[in-house]
Amino acid sequence: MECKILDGKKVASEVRERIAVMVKEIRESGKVPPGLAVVLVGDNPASKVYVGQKEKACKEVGFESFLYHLPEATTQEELLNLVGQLNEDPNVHGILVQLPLPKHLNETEVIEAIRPEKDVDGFHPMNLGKLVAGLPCTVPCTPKGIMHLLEYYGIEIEGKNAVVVGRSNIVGKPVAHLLLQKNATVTICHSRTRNLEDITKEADILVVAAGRPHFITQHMVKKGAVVVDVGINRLESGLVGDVDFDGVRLRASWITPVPGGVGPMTIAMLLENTLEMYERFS
Ligand SMILES: Nc1nc2c(c(=O)[nH]1)N[C@@H](CN(C=O)c1ccc(C(=O)N[C@@H](CCC(=O)O)C(=O)O)cc1)CN2
Repeated sequence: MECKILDGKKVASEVRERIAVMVKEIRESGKVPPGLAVVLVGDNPASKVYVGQKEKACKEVGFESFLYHLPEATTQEELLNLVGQLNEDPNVHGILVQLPLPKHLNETEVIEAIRPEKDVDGFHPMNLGKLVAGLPCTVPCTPKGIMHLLEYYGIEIEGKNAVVVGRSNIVGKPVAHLLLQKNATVTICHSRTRNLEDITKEADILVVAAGRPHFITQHMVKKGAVVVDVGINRLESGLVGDVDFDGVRLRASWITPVPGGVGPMTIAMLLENTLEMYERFS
């Protein structure tokens, strides 16, 4: 059986085109366009790449984008003051603080300071709580992008064994709940999981967000599985995922590439969330 590609680049570009059309209509009607504020603290090279991608994507679809690049030595108080200002700014419909923050800053406190109606990442406990409860909320971009990709390619979820490797608040936990809402039987694995391979081999849908290059190899995957690789690891040889793509594609029925899989969907869902918040709350 030939393994097919879940092409995030293609699907993301379709989402972006659709959003651009909607923003054009908003602008033509004379209304204030959707605005996204992105806060970057310090000079983490990967974060700079992602923030650059976000700015470019905003421009392409016609959003206003407000970039705040603060020095590494920014204090908690300074950062909270900025978030407070953005909360009050009527031209800002979504606020995003790029993660990870430098070690001296308290990430949880910063996320909690963002008004839930502007929490475009869906990381505020109010939004995460609503997600778990199955209530309308802002869904974190990467998990939302994964679900969008599965739906786009007609992957059946109901009744399937879904295994999520990784338990972060950004990806692992939310995607597990979204899969559960679609009636999958969900297992979350993490760094203390024993006999990981025995569990991953039972997965019809395997989502990997482990943060370890080529962590999932061919013998850990069930024949015919759908494999979603959330990892982005920068090695000297280039960008690789958490899944050994060349080996795993010999067993899987569908697989996301890295780059060009989940990453572009994250940016597309950020645009979608910004537009949704603009429509719901402005
Ligand atoms: N506030 C947030 N911080 C972080 C998030 C997030 O959703 N919100 N997620 C990740 C990083 N991230 C977005 O910020 C992100 C990661 C990867 C990509 C992407 O398009 N990757 C490309 C490769 C790009 C490259 O590195 O050269 C791909 O996979 O094709 C976009 C966004 C952590 N922080």
